[in-house]
Amino acid sequence: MAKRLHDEAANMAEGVDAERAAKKARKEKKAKLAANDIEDGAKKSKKSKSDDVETEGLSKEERKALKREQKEKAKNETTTDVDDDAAAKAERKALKKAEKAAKKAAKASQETESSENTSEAVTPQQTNGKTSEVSYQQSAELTALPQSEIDSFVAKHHLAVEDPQKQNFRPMISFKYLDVEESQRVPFANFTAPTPIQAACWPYLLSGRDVVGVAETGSGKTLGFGVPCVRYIASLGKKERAQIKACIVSPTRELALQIQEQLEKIAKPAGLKATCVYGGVNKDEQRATLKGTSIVIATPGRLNDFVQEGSIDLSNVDFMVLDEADRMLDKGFEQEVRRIISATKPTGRQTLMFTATWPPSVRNLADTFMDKPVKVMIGENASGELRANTRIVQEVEVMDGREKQDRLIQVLKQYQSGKNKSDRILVFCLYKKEATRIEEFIRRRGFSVAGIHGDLSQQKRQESLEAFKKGHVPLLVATDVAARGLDIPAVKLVINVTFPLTAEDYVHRIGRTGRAGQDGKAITFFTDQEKGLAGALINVLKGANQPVPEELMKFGTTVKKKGHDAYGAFYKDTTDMKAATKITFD
Ligand SMILES: Nc1ncnc2c1ncn2[C@@H]1O[C@H](COP(=O)(O)OP(=O)(O)OP(=O)(O)O)[C@@H](O)[C@H]1O
Repeated sequence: MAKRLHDEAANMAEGVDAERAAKKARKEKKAKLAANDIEDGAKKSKKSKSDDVETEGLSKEERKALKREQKEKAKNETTTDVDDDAAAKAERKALKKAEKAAKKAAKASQETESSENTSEAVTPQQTNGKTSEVSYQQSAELTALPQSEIDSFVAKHHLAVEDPQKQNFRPMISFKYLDVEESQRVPFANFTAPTPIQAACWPYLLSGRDVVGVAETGSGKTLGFGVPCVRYIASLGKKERAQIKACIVSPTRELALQIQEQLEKIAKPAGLKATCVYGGVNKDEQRATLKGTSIVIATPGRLNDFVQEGSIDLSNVDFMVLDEADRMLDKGFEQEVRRIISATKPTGRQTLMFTATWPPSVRNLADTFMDKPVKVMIGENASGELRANTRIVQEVEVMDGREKQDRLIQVLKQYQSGKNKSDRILVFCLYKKEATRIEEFIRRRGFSVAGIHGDLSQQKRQESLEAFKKGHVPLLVATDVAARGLDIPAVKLVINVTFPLTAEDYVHRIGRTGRAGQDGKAITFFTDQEKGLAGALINVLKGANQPVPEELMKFGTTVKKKGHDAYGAFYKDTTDMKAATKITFD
């Protein structure tokens, strides 16, 4: 304890010293800049005197007085500018110094405290034994904000944090509280503030904690895990950075490529290589891209192939992300994911799971891969009820299956006419053959259309997606390979020709519109073939304040919850659950 007090006193003294030094520097800089600018100002005043003021005919005394007056004026003008500029600069410098001192002080006190087993703040080294020098210290400026400001952010965005360690970090409500290299801020240039999920997760992720992050579709989850990932690896030594330190797993190839594209924007300037590994393309070529990579983004099958043949070594991975986590833990992927995770470090690994839908059936399984995870939920569903993005207008049309095609053409004509001719529309089908048929049908009716599904070659899939993204083809017919994660900002409308197999997939499909704070629309054809899912759909509609058609209610309101072999299933009726309020996306 005595040591702790001594250290605290020393650290405080260090803080005071830093402030003094900053003050001195501020004074000196101000004086220097002022002097320079006075000189410039005097020169300017001389010039302006000869240019603007007529001095002929004045007495010697009058000329002297004028000269004095002008010199004084010039001095005042220039010092005001310099004062502002220099003061701002010096203030920034002092703030940085004070923050540095505070950080140092906190780190020292943390070390002392942890040796006494009373630590409150946790660093990655302490939680996970990771080798990074990075630790998270809430910025002094963020700490100084009034509690009311934090409370109103939490209330406005319906932010719920469940932390067994009760670290109580404040959400990073502005980018200025994020301590990363300037080069890692590139993607923020067009954003005003971190999204709620970013604001809430970053402090925990930067401090090395395992996190489950649940937030609506299109709410910036990729950078939510991407920024801490890159910041962590960038902090490592050269030798370590040449190993695979981070592994991000995604359910589809296109999503894996998209994540790579997003991460490269921050990884490349930090000198880090992010490589994408996915099926359907030549293995040799892909293998060749792995050299020197520190971040692997992958689909599970190809990743396991490479791990098994020894081309990829995951034993150094200490940053493991499951994007679309509920899908990755679903029966289809569970075994593959188990193999991947068991090839990473058994201890000292930071595990992250991000998704927009978090069904109870996967929650227990998720916990088995994580160590005291912090659960961050954004939206008015702290319990993790299935919720759609509330900015999407959802319309459900109950019909006979034979009416679908005609109705589809009507809708397309309505939404792709006049000034909306090139609006992008995504049409979802359930089966690959159905997607092929619908694509051909639409084309025959004169629309420009592309397709994406599992029967097409990877090259064709990528071509279709690119053409749609760039707007060369305004219509894309897809199966659920395009349901999750794909970020195509200009999708105006999603049409579900056939309802998906689960209500979660429905939420993800319609989430391809209304992204990053935009509005969106979804039209869903519903037939009695899918009546088993009516209850779940009704809940999603109600939860997002959307109208529920009478004909849909007729199918009944029983909800069959998804089950998991090991973790069970249960049934529940639709509730008159509280409708969601709109989440603001600054
Ligand atoms: N702070 C921010 N402010 C504004 N836009 C942002 C911000 N962060 C990310 N975005 C943008 O929001 C869009 C959606 O982000 P992202 O694809 O990460 O969403 P997501 O939450 O992963 O969605 P999904 O659940 O569908 O996978 C992207 O275009 C991204 O560039």
